[in-house]
Amino acid sequence: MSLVLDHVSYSYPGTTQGLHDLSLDVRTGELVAVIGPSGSGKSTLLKLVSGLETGHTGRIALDGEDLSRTPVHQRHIGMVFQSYALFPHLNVLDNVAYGLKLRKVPAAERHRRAQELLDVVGLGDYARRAVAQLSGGQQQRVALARALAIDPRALLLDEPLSALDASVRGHLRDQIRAIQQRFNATTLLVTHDQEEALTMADRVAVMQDGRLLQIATPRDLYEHPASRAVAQFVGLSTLLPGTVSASDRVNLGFAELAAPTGARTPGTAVHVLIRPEHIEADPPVGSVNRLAGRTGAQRYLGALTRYDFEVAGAGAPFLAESAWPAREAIGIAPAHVRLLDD
Ligand SMILES: Nc1ncnc2c1ncn2[C@@H]1O[C@H](COP(=O)(O)OP(=O)(O)OP(=O)(O)O)[C@@H](O)[C@H]1O
Repeated sequence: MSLVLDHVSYSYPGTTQGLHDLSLDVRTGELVAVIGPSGSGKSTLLKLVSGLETGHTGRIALDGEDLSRTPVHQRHIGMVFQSYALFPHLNVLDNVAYGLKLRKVPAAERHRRAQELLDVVGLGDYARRAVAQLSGGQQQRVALARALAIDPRALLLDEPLSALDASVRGHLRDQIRAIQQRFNATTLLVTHDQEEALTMADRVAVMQDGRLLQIATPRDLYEHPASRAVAQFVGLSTLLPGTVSASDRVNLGFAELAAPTGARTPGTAVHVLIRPEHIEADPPVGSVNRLAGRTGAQRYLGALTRYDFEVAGAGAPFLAESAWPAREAIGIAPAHVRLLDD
């Protein structure tokens, strides 16, 4: 089942807030994570796909079928929210079987199916428990089993892990991803945790102000952000204004760096993006893109130290990561100096 949004716009009544001309496709079995600052429209996107919010322009279609006129319960979409939203008066098995009951599946059949899904999420022995007796992580697995029980055409996950402890989150992240792949479920995952997005998704969509800024594989997004906004939102970086001074040269005012300038002509205003792990500590004197200065604030992270490196005239420090902080200079290989057009 592929999910396609084609030029979808939506405004909350009496406001200009919502989604603006958003086009996005999620291929069969693909997991697309949606990230973006608070208020960028991530939840609105899910609400429109699920049918909880209606009245958009443009087209939302599942396997070619326009959903505009299909009410929520007929869309056949599985949903998992941040708050577990399980029914407290039903036991675990009946929670999972709930959607099947609504669809008039006979009791024996729906309980068999619910038990099967509880086995999949590793809670086969908890079928008769009350949901209040489960941990947060277990409740979220029940919610996932419930969403999958209806054999959904698509799966919508809205911050499914954000209420959980970091230790549970990491494990559940892997488990959800494995189950999603096993079911070949076409999935939209909304999260504000970029690590979650990068580790779980086939592709990541970055939103801002109700618009889609970029959609790309995690690696492409991190290594080739299309704009400054995306670069700032995904991962850590140093971003500096500069001007192309010659072919494969960029002038930062306080220094000139060798960098792939592509087809840009001299005089083009750009921003230079450098990721912390691409900054080398104390390269040999005379090496390309060597900048002398001093290390400022340091944060010890165990395997790595993240540190600020101050270069005279730079305005802001370079953010670097390496086993040891630089003593007197940093270096950046030209290929790791990325230019972003202003
Ligand atoms: N019911 C509503 N009525 C009016 N405006 C709304 C309503 N719900 C959301 N908005 C506005 O629409 C915009 C998008 O909100 P949305 O909840 O989709 O953002 P989000 O990216 O999910 O944010 P967060 O990460 O904080 O959950 C925001 O400006 C928000 O204030």
